[in-house]
Amino acid sequence: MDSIKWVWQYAKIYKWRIFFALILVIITSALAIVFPLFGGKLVDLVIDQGKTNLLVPILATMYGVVIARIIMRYTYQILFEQIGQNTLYKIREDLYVKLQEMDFSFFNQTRVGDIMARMTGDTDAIRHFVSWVVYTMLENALLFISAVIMMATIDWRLMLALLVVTPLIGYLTTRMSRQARPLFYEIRESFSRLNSMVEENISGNRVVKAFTREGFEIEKFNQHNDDFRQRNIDSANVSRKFLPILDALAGCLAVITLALGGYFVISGQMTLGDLVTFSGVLWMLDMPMRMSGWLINDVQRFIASSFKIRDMLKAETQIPVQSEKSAKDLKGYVAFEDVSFHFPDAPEVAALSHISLKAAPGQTIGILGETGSGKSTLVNLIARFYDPTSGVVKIDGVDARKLHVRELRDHIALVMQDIFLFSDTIEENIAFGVPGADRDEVRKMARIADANRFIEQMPDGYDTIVGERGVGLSGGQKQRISLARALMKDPSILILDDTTSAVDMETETKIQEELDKITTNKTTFIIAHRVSSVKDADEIIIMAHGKIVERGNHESLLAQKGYYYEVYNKQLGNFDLEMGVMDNG
Ligand SMILES: Nc1ncnc2c1ncn2[C@@H]1O[C@H](COP(=O)(O)OP(=O)(O)OP(=O)(O)O)[C@@H](O)[C@H]1O
Repeated sequence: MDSIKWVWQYAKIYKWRIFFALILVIITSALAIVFPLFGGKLVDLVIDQGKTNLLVPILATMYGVVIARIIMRYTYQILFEQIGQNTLYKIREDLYVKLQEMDFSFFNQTRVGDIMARMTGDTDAIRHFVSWVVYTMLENALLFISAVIMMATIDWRLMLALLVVTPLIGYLTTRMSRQARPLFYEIRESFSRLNSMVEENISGNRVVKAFTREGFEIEKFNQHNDDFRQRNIDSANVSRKFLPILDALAGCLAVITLALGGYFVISGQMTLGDLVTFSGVLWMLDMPMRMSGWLINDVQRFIASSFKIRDMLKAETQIPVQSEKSAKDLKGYVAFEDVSFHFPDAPEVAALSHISLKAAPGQTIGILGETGSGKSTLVNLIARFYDPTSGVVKIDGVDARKLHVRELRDHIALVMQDIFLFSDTIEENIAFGVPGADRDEVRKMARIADANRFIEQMPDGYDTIVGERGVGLSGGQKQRISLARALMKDPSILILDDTTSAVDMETETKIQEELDKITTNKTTFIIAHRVSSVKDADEIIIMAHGKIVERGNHESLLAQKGYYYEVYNKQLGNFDLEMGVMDNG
């Protein structure tokens, strides 16, 4: 019932259309008895009693009713399809809007395949219910009732004889659908697994090729494909097992009608026309019984899908969009006050532990540390991709949790480690955060990110379409485009997470010089593995196991002779070596 109430929220704006369509269903179903009834009259009045003048009116009525039923059926089918499609459209839109609201934790814990299944298969089960199941249920119920009423008025004994068989048909169909029901769910799950596998294979096609694991992947696919086929065959076998019995029972209805009805006709208890009418309405008993099981399945599927969709629509983001304070004007002061953070799916480990840190506009904070030490997690807290488990992150002196998250993010540009480019032109990718951006501005930012040279060398320049996720570009090129995309926002807080790791040192120095010019009023965080990327920062922090283990500027850190000093010396050695090789070359 909850599911019906929920879907009604979407469908109720079409209530008059639904009402009209339902009236048409009632009339069309009721008119179904006209054909067999008039068929009977034709036999009795025209053929038996020779009233040939009635032949044309009877035939005309029968044919007229057939045409009227076709038109009305067509009309309500179209109406229900429209209502179903519009409902589907709105549900899909709500799901998509919800997806945009959800936070990193949700996406960390939810499989893409599962989200896609909800957006496609489950929403379609809702459409199917609204645009087909609803009227088919009503149609069948009315057909059955009209047939029973009509039979009862002609001969209740024959009707009762037939009604002895019909529950058996209903029982068998229900059993069949009950056996088939779990199989439907299994088919759906199997299909979802098959889809996820294909999706992963396509995304990871380079890894597959590099490791020459095509054979393994094909075998894995074949297993999923086999599983899907087998489950479909199992489902078809269930129907196949029951269909002969159901056909035999339908035949039984015909035999009872002819045998008992024939006897009544011969003994003068019934007219031949009435027998013809009886035969003509048999399908109205048989079909609803047969449909009942499948309709029950469809309703179950609708309920299951509606639960899944409602679950997602009800999912609470831990980072709500609306907050107490506006963050429209943000200067960019950042302060971490004794911040600790545990990922929801790994609550026993502290990804960040007692972090305290301050940064003001114009300052640059360099963050260094081994992989997995918590560098990315730390900057993710600034943009509120996660909120601290304890302690406070303050932006412009205000607890970030109180700030309107989208307004806050409008002032932050984050170049992530895992770069994502849309399959669109380079121009559109760079201007992504600033819709309708000026072309010159795009070029200026590309120049600062040292991306202009390679972009201009491309056949279509800024209009070059990059493949999905930026396929067709080198790692360093992607990094520079995503840096230009971040700079376009002219943010108060700029966060560069390993942004220049894939570019050569010369290019990096060039980018740094340009960045220095435009970050004078910005708070900049630079995560890096190279000392050269952070050595000019106002403060450099070294992270290990979620903690800040060293901090200071370049000189003071060297004087501490700790991790920074070691890394510096190692990298300096490499640098000297590189230079030596170049000199010799
Ligand atoms: N979604 C997550 N759920 C649970 N643990 C996570 C999640 N993301 C990261 N971690 C863990 O948190 C720790 C810090 O990760 P983080 O990405 O911040 O490291 P990092 O210092 O940026 O590493 P790198 O230099 O390799 O990018 C790691 O131990 C990592 O395994």
